[in-house]
Amino acid sequence: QNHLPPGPPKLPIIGNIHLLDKMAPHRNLRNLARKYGPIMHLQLGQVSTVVISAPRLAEEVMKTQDLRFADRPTTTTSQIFFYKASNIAWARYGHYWRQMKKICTLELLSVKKSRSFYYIREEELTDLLKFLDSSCGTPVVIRHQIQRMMNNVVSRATLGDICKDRQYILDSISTMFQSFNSFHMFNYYPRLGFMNVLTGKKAGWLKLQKGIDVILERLLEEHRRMSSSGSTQDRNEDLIDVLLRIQKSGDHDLPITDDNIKAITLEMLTAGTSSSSMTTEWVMTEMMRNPEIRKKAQAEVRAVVKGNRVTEADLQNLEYTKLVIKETLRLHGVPILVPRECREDCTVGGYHIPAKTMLLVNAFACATDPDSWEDPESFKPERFKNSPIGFTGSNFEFIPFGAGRRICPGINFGMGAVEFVVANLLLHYDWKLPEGVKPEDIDMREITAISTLPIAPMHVVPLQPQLSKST
Ligand code: HEM
Repeated sequence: QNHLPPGPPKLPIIGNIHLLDKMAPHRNLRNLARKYGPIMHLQLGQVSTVVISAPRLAEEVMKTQDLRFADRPTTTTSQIFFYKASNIAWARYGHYWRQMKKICTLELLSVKKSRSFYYIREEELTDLLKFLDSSCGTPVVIRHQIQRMMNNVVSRATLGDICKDRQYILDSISTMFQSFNSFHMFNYYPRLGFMNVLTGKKAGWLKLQKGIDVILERLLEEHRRMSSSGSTQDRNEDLIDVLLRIQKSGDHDLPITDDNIKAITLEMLTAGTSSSSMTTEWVMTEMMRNPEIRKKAQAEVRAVVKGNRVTEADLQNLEYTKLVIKETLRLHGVPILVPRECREDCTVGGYHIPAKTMLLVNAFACATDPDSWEDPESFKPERFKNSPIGFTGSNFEFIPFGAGRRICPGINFGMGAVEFVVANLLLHYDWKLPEGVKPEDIDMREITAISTLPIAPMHVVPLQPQLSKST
């Protein structure tokens, strides 16, 4: 066969853009796939796009033909914010991407390195517990506390403890995130770049980027100064120290520029924080909606942890709690993987895919595929008990970190942080919903910005365990 996959009828100029739901595109793409098939063609403005919605086809594009789909498309936002897409997630497939991914995997994200940052988690946890202790008995918006903790853990590992402008960068990143929705209209009109200018969007992005750049520039200078004065020895090496050390050594085939270092630094602060905090928030949301599951996980944590702090060794023994996190990732993980681009003409599922076609893998559709999962819409952590299905990209019905060459390099770091926060929240407090709110009242609708979040931040009441027993 030599034709494109089937898809909905296209309108002039916009093609199928009008069919994308901004709040939950993964759900409406899943609905479209039920009508047009697990491999479907959409025309998004000028961008010819193929959407994959079934595990066997996900395996074909991310394993069998992974190399052909290992590229990323060029987007306006990644060009502006990530120094001409020189971060890992948006870099084009090739030598530079491979080199930087390897450096970050070894120097920041390996199991050994993640462990060396354990002290940061401990310190940030102390702050979180202080806040929750003082709020016991009153409703709190747990989202803000989780975000704050994850932001601080990742930003301290990346920027070091010395950064005075950390909050400014984190706030700018949160504004920047709103531009990252891969369904942003202007990303689909590469040849209509002037639209960004006309609407003032581009000017806003450039201004924001300039503000971030000034601070990153200053951070590089501070790190260089400290390293030349020898004061780096008194503190733990952060990612900027590492990248500057590698830049100076000239050991790598491709020279690393200051812009490259800034792009990678910014990437760690974005990719590293949001998915971990969103996952943690969803775990808490599902546990508030399913009190029996929460009680079971809580009983496990309290039986395993002997002191009043969760240790690394404890985390290994939290079998049930890990099942709860896995099930959360199945239903609330990154729903549509970072877009890929086809590097050459090829055939998938019997259909012709021309070079430069954009590829979207609907991981949510795979994770709720009725042929792969029993009762796919229900939250049942037990389904993973004694199951060989893991999240490292070999089981295509469950790909919360992607798969193949473009798989997430932050699995250890991210999962370690999520498990640590969840276990501590269960250890230190009992939880209830505010007066009059029932578990079934929790609003499970989503908003999507790469990952998803509950549309309205949930309010929960932390309680000291002994007090809640007597009430
Ligand atoms: C629970 C936490 C996390 C989740 C659910 C998650 C999920 C993902 C997903 C789905 C992708 C896209 C993979 C693909 O396109 O096939 C990705 C890519 C990526 N993630 Fe994560 N991630 C998490 C934590 C982290 C952390 C902590 C870091 C770094 C500090 C990180 C850095 C990256 C990078 C650099 C990429 C791009 C990889 C590439 O294009 O080669 N992630 N992540």
